[in-house]
Amino acid sequence: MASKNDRKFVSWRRLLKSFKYASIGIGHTWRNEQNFRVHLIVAFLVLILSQILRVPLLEQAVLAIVIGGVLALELINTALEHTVDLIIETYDERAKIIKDAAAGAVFIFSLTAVIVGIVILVPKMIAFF
Ligand SMILES: Nc1ncnc2c1ncn2[C@@H]1O[C@H](COP(=O)(O)OP(=O)(O)OP(=O)(O)O)[C@@H](O)[C@H]1O
Repeated sequence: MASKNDRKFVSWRRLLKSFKYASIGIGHTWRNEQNFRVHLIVAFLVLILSQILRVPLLEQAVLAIVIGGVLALELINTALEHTVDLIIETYDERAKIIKDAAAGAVFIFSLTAVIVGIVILVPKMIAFF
């Protein structure tokens, strides 16, 4: 097997493989994590609403950043949950702290995303109706 140093600087095959594995991870999380499904559906609706309300591009970019942040954090949270479950199957206070802290990170960023969404969308919804 070639060492990492012998590898090509950019390999399209490796790049495609990494996209494939990332999409498998996203698909697994979609099938198994209800919160991820809820976040993704809400994100989709927010992006449609921002088109209907003709939200300026820069504000759409801000929405996209917070939405992407929530989804990425949800994936990291899932990875951490599985890592903990792989290491320990019994009840452990440290496992609880790790899982609860990771869930807390998702919660804080989700709350931030909701506030950003309200600040950007609500005035435009009021003006629209
Ligand atoms: N091994 C453990 N030891 C101690 N507490 C745990 C352990 N596993 C889970 N917990 C507690 O249970 C909570 C839920 O953990 P779980 O792994 O079921 O994650 P979840 O995402 O909230 O649930 P789900 O996977 O059903 O969506 C954790 O936040 C933690 O407080």
